[in-house]
Amino acid sequence: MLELLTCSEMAAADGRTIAGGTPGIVLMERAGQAVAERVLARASGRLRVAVLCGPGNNGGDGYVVARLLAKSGHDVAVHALVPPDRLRGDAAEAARGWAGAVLPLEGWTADGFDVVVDAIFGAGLARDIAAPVDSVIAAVNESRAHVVAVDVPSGIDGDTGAVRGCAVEADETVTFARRKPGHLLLPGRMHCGRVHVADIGITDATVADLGVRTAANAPGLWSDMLPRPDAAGHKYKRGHLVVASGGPSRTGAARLAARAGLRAGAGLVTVASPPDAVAINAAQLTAVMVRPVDGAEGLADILGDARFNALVLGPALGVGEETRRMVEVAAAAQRHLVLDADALTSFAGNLAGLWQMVTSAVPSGVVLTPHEGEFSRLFGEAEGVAQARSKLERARAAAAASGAVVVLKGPDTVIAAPDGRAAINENAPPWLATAGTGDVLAGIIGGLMAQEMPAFAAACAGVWMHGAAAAAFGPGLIAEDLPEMLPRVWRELLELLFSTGN
Ligand SMILES: NC(=O)C1=CN([C@@H]2O[C@H](COP(=O)(O)OP(=O)(O)OC[C@H]3O[C@@H](n4cnc5c(N)ncnc54)[C@H](O)[C@@H]3O)[C@@H](O)[C@H]2O)[C@H](O)CC1
Ligand SMILES: [K+]
Repeated sequence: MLELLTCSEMAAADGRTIAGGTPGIVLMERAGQAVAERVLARASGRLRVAVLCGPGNNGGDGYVVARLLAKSGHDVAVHALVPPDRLRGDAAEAARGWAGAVLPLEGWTADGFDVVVDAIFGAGLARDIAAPVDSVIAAVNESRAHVVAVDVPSGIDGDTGAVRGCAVEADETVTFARRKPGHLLLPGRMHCGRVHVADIGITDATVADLGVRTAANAPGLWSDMLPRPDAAGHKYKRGHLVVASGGPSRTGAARLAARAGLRAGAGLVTVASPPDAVAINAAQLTAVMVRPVDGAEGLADILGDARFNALVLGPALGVGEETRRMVEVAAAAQRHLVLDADALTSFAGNLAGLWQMVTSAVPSGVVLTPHEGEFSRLFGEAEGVAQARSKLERARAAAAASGAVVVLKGPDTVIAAPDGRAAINENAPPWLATAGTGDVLAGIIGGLMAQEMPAFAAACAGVWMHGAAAAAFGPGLIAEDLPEMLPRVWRELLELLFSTGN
């Protein structure tokens, strides 16, 4: 159930189900039933319900809801953007099932309604909301009624999560078969309230046949690829992560990443430190080792030892030629590579140069972990990125353009692989946005890759563990708290693994 369906994929799933013998009106009936059940679940006593219907099938769902709630004895008013005789197909049939009056949507006010069912626009939203719908949406949002959105809150683009002019702020959203990217991407996620996914008869096989490449990021997506602590295993079997440190005044970032890598399960972790920062690093590290490594030259020397199988380059490393050369050395050595912060900015405007590195490293896997600013500096001109309609598509285009796994960070981090797979993360609490947490994420991903977890899976798992660690700690979190929460996240994951037996 982790797959996410775009509006067009949903329509295709609809079409195949209908072609398979389930009439569209049955799908609409089931959709309306699912929404009505949500309203009834919270009903105590007779409710005054306003059902706001649009001109398409979203509105059609609304007419089914109105009929079912009226049949259950509630006081239902239907307000429609177009008169029922302007409806077509299944929506027209659903409207015929509504015996009550149909009042105009224009001029609707929320006075006295307990519940508003938003059935104005769903997957067919095609342009910005205009009058008179905009003032109706304002009235819904100002009301004290409990708002239940059908499929997608009206005004939210189901594929991108964008607000098209204005949008309903729902308390609950009932969608069908699978969630859409717009239910997870911001700001759409903030408009949905609690999202319920109703089964309306679209089978898993139908969804699988669509070849869907987008998913919600959750353990079910990658838990079978998580490194397992095995009794016979010894630390050398769990890889050796190298994290390059910045100079004497900028060593903390590397230590955050290094500690995170160790807590993520890497057998050994070494901070490759400029000679003049070794003392500082050594004074602050215990289980993490420190080695004097002088720039790209020094890195090439230590990478002669194949046991160093994964690297994190970038946190406070410094922007410029030396960092670019360190990336080049690590890529040529074909080690698992996480490029963050300064390693990304060092390639700003030189995507071709980065592509060179990545393709020479690609068998071992490269993960880039930009935040929005680093992303636009690196990928602003990349093919397909400027035209992308959503954060999901921007990350996908960047992964294709760079040949690397791209983690486009934010409250709705998107992880995209060069082969088109993508996942949207939704467990990051707002307090995760604090200095140094990006260094920790790079370390977690590096630590998982040191244990030979494939790049895309390691990036998804790392992002999820990072959010879970922050959620477990709570507000007031600072970056150094994060690695210390990972053992608890591991316990949670291992319990999940053993409970689901995979
Ligand atoms: N399997 C399923 O998911 C099912 C989904 N159902 C519902 O069908 C809608 C999609 O219906 P559709 O007719 O394609 O589009 P909408 O009802 O969302 O839009 C109606 C119509 O509105 C016009 N329009 C678009 N944008 C605007 C605008 N800004 N202002 C004015 N008018 C606009 C445009 O012509 C659209 O066609 C889906 O969300 C589900 O709720 C099925 O009922 C059950 C199965
Ligand atoms: K809606």
